[in-house]
Amino acid sequence: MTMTGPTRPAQPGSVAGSRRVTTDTGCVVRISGPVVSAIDLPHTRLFDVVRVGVDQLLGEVIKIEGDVAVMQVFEDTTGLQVGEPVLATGEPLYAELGPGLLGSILDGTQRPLQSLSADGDLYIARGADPPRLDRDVRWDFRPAVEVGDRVEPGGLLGSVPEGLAIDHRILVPTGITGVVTAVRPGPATILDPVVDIDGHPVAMTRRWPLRQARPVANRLPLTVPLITGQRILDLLFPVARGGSAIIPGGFGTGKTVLEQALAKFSTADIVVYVGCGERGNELTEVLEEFPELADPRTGAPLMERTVLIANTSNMPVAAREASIYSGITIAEYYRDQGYDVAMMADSTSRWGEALREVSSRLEEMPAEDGYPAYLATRLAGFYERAGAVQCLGTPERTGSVTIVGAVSPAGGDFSEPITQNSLRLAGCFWALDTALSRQRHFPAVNWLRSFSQYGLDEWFDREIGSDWSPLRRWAAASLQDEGALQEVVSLLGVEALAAEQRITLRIGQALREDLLQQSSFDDLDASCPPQRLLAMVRVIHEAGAAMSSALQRGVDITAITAAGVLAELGRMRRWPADNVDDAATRLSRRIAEEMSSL
Ligand SMILES: Nc1ncnc2c1ncn2[C@@H]1O[C@H](COP(=O)(O)OP(=O)(O)OP(=O)(O)O)[C@@H](O)[C@H]1O
Repeated sequence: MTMTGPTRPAQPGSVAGSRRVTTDTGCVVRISGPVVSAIDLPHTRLFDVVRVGVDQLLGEVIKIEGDVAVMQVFEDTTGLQVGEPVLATGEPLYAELGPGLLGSILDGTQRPLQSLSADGDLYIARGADPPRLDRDVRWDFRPAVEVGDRVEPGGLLGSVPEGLAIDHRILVPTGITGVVTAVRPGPATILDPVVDIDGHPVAMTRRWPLRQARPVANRLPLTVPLITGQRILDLLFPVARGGSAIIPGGFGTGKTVLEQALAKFSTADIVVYVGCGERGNELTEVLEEFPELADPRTGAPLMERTVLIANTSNMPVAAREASIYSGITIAEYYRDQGYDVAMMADSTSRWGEALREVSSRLEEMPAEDGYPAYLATRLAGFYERAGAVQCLGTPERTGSVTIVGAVSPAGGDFSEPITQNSLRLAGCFWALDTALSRQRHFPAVNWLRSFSQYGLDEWFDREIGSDWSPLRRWAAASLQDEGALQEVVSLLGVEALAAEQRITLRIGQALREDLLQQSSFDDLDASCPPQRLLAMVRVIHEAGAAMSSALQRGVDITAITAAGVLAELGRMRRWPADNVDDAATRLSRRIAEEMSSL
């Protein structure tokens, strides 16, 4: 076996980065909330993990100044005293990856959260260091290699069924190339060796440093959409598989509801949901609701394709900082197996606030709004881990990680640093609007301020219907025109408009109310497949054409816009799923007939 990494992995299947055993035991000299300083740690490097105090709280070195190591502690430091010991581990913060991740509920540093109290708080004992993955479960290993096969990093060794719908693929660890010398099919725990490569045992679990992106063969262009099931997003502002989107919105505008709708209904194979600094009760809703829901595509329980990372507002702030790296590392791990993964982060503002708090305790020079000067670099480091890729190794496969980050700017002010910096990085901007949410127009995505940079028309025209892109452009232009006309109406009244403009106004109303509005709490309408969406747009478009031709025949505009049949547009969302095209044809015909009878 040839090792291309710097040193041999110390544990079967472990990967990436050298492991040093240090015997350093330092001593706490200063405590400032989650930031602790210690001396006597001469061999410690930046980002090494430490265990702090007699309770062995988990921490990470974030600054070294002379002989003082400064660390952020991921647990509550209440009661910690100067003089307590600090144990250096000589390792960075790792994610433990392997079968058993799906369906799990983890804290920001990937510790499984066991209990959920009645008031919605999630607890884990201080200093607890439970195994990240269950060591007792036996998984049915099905080999994909035989003795004598030559294997390279990322190559498929075999798989285990994880839940009903996911085949968890076990890949050759990074840094290992060689010939298979033993294969052990059948039940195995994650630590049992399942394959030997050049005589060295390889188990199913892998370790990977959280803050380091996992390697890929190639990055691919983003040409396939992640269908969200939300009409406004799929039609007007689609996100690509492997792309990124941000959802900025003021208090109560619907960020969490939208993130959760995407987690439930988007066409991702795997969802990693990071609840970062949000209220405990919001996460409790997720924890209670997800296990009850079925995946709309496979029928299997939704939790079986979901990993939840919970770091609520009452949990230590530094763990919040780590939580999005835990999330993205797990997302990349499933991407490497050839899956399309969606990662939701709610909210990145709370993550930024954690950075700000730690930075201020480090007494760093504050930049804009008190955030550290490296805020933009950190955000970029996160969003850059989104992508569609050709995975390493054989057989050839592609995978993707799509990131959707909620942003909660104070007072809904989009000019603040987190929104502005995220805006530069994300390909989609789904701006939530306080005025729309006050009118109970949900999702409260503002169609005039939002955008998508992904060119996905070709895919929609090919896969859904060749009239998709012309109709999308027509709908966007109609909404824009209606917005401008609304301003005239608010000043001069509807009578000031020409008859043709009043048709534009009525069509704009249909687009807003009958198409873009979509309640997440309506079982029939919470998710809308693109075929139904296209049929709905077609009908509204044809209604506009029928109204214009009635006007040309000399029919009075008031009679046209007041035609009773137009109320039927509001019932399109209730069309039976198996009969959408027939329902659309019938409604278009009825509208045309009623318009010609005027
Ligand atoms: N798509 C939707 N369909 C129906 N109702 C919605 C939708 N989105 C939001 N709402 C309503 O708005 C309320 C607030 O939504 P949500 O909690 O997601 O807001 P938020 O932006 O995450 O709030 P916060 O700033 O407090 O985190 C919900 O409880 C719900 O009543």
